[in-house]
Amino acid sequence: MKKESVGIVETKYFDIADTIKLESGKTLSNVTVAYETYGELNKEKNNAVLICHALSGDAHAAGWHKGDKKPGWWEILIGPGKALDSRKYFIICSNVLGGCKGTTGPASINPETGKQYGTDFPVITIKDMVNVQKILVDSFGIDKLAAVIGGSMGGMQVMQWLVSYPEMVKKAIPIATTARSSPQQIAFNEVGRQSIVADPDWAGGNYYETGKVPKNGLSVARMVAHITYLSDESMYLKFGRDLQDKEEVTYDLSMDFQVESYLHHQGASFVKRFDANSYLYITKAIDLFDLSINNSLIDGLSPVKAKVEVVSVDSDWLYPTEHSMDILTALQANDVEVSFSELKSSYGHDAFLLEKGQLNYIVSRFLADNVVEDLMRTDVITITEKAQVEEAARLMLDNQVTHLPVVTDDKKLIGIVTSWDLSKSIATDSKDLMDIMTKTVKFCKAEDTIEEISHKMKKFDISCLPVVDDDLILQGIITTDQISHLISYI
Ligand SMILES: CC(=O)SCCNC(=O)CCNC(=O)[C@H](O)C(C)(C)COP(=O)(O)OP(=O)(O)OC[C@H]1O[C@@H](n2cnc3c(N)ncnc32)[C@H](O)[C@@H]1OP(=O)(O)O
Ligand SMILES: N[C@@H](CCO)C(=O)O
Repeated sequence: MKKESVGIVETKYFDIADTIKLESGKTLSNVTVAYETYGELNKEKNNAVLICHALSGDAHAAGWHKGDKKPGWWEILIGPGKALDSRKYFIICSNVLGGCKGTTGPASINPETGKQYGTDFPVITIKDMVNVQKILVDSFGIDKLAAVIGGSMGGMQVMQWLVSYPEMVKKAIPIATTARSSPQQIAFNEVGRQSIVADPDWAGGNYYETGKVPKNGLSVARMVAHITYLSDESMYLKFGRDLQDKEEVTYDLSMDFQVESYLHHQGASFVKRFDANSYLYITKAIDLFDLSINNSLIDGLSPVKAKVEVVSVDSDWLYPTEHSMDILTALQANDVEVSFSELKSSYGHDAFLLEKGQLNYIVSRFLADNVVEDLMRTDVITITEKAQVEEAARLMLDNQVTHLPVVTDDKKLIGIVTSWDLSKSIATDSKDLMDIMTKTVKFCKAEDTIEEISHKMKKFDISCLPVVDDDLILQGIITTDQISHLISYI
């Protein structure tokens, strides 16, 4: 299938009427959220996917703004034929609270003073960012998101969604992230912040009035951070020890190596597109992020209800795989349906923005919903509760089945009898089916996903589930054999 773009898109703006209470106890009013959407929200409002961006991202995740040379930052994953298929999903991405790409942040006007906030902006947290996203999601009338996905700080928001609004998330994909920022991550952020505040042009955060911006400080902050987004191997592959614009080293303090030039370029481009104060506030939010309770991630993640796919990158040394493993094991301890994939990449942390093939494979496979209806058998051999054990045995033998749903005359499910129950009947010398059948029968619905019922079957150690409608009328039957057959084909 041809993979296409969502085409020309526009950023939209949503004004929040109510004052927002922040985690710190402070409040913010007149909050605006910049967001983009791709695809259509369906009638049931159950096809929405929320994308959460990383530190320097924005609402423009896919498609093209008129006149731009580059598409949105996750173009590789979003659009017709891609894992986040805009023909199937209604995709929402908003700029985070504290950002500088249209959502209220330190460069916005403080309604109390009529001037830009600067450092009067309150400290915000990942939880505050998610609370603002929730207001936006609510405004569409969406009760439950089909999925929430994001990398790095975007992954932190995904984790926060799982904890803050467990009933609102069906599936979640946190990528290259953590459930609590590590000392090393905090350390790199602090170097960046110190670089900004040490720049005289930062002017205590009130540079908006001076006409100057702390270019040097912000640029160095980005250079340091950018090193952490790459891997040693990717730097070797990109630059080796190659010289920049010279044949030989010149034995002076000027720039020699390509990697230096590259970092200068990354710093200089960043200054053109990002606000230094936003950088301070957002990195602070990242540092404060910790979902553990009394140092227990198991306790912290106990509210999680969604199905989760945790993704890491093997060459990411900023958010290494161990952090994803911590999330995985804590979710497993809480009996959450969770799986894990590791991207094989030399890119380092930024692989979540670049590894097109692996990401599309992992995300599309995880989001695919094979439902029971696609797989169930409808030619079910049943028996009524009035029958004798002997009749059940004969039916099983003749039809080579090991499970017989027990139904009333109008096909209402009232129990199940298995070949195991038949052996019991010999041991207990029972003749009536009623005496040996399981009356508290586990069942499923035609619209349940294969993932959901596989989990249920594993949990209760059963190999067959009758499929019923809302009135418990038998529709079909599904067995682990049918499921393993399906899996061998995908
Ligand atoms: C959710 C989010 O995270 S959104 C934010 C994502 N975007 C960013 O982080 C923007 C910063 N950029 C990046 O992080 C990376 O460029 C990525 C991850 C987006 C893309 O990575 P890659 O495709 O591998 O690009 P790469 O890292 O090689 O950078 C290419 C840039 O470096 C420049 N460059 C390469 N070599 C040199 C050099 N020797 N000297 C100067 N500049 C150089 C290229 O000209 C190019 O410039 P441009 O981006 O202005 O066109
Ligand atoms: N390149 C990403 C890395 C942070 O995760 C960004 O700038 O947002």
